[in-house]
Amino acid sequence: MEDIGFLGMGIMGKAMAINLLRHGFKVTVWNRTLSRCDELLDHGASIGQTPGAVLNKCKYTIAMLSDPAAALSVVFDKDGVLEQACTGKAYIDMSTVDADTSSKISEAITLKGGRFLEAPVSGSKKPAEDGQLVILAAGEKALYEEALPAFDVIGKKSFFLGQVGNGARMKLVVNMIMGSMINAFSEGLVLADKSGLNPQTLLDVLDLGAIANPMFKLKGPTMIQNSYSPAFPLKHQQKDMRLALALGDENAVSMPVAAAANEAFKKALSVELGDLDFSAVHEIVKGAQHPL
Ligand SMILES: NC(=O)C1=CN([C@@H]2O[C@H](COP(=O)(O)OP(=O)(O)OC[C@H]3O[C@@H](n4cnc5c(N)ncnc54)[C@H](OP(=O)(O)O)[C@@H]3O)[C@@H](O)[C@H]2O)C=CC1
Ligand SMILES: O=CCCC(=O)O
Repeated sequence: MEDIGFLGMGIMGKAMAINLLRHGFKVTVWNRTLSRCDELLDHGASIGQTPGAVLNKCKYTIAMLSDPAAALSVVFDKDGVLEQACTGKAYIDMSTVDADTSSKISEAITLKGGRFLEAPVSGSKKPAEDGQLVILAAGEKALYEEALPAFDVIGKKSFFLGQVGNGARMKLVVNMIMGSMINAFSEGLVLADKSGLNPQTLLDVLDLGAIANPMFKLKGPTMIQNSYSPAFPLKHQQKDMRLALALGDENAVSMPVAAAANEAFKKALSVELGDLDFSAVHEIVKGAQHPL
């Protein structure tokens, strides 16, 4: 698996593609805004002009795209992946989407003789840069095994979860928990502050106890400083809450905590905080009325 196509040079895709290049893979990249590929040239990448052209060139193509609409568009639109899907071509979608989207893509590609794996990831910008993601794969088992040399570069651990849809579902459950946690954390920071406590001391106390976790440790100091440089854009976290709540509807699971968290993310989107880090939901919890 030396020659890999990579579609989507956003925060995650760029870091993952650079990592593959650093480890000796030959990578052909494409991005909707093609100029964003230029930086990858310095790392030794080639550029493909369309998703179809990348698939045509490479036996294995990975995608890391924003949402279900983007994932579907890259496959089904003109000059897209599906036009070149055929026997011997493998497509690995690592975007966070819902199970229905993933299944639609899988069915279309396999109907043309192509191979498909979904492989969304846990972990954000820094783990992507450091090759420390957690990969949640599902679909063709043999393709998963062939992809392991690349997954071992991109991530610290890979799971194979069975049939297409299970990777998407696992990822949405994880991000639903994360979205609820960041809201509870934000409320705690506000409560500490308003009740006369030092929020930094709260961070120190949390870090020593049973609910210590990397997310509080990473996001706490920047939230206290109202600083939200995007690692995981808030608009994607809201997309994941929306998709997780739909999964809850499908399975008759009541999720009032996640629903309340989703409302805060929706409010954040409505005041144009969507391109900031998802921890910017703190501005909503604090009752801020205006964008930063
Ligand atoms: N950031 C994070 O911490 C993590 C993100 N994820 C998931 O990974 C995926 C990518 O996230 P991230 O890199 O942060 O997102 P970004 O917003 O940084 O990048 C999104 C990418 O999708 C492309 N895109 C958007 N719409 C379309 C479209 N209609 N057609 C083709 N391409 C499109 C963008 O292209 P263009 O440059 O032209 O806009 C860009 O390459 C998302 O599904 C996200 O939920 C998963 C784990 C962590
Ligand atoms: O989907 C984004 C996940 C971000 C993270 O796991 O830190």
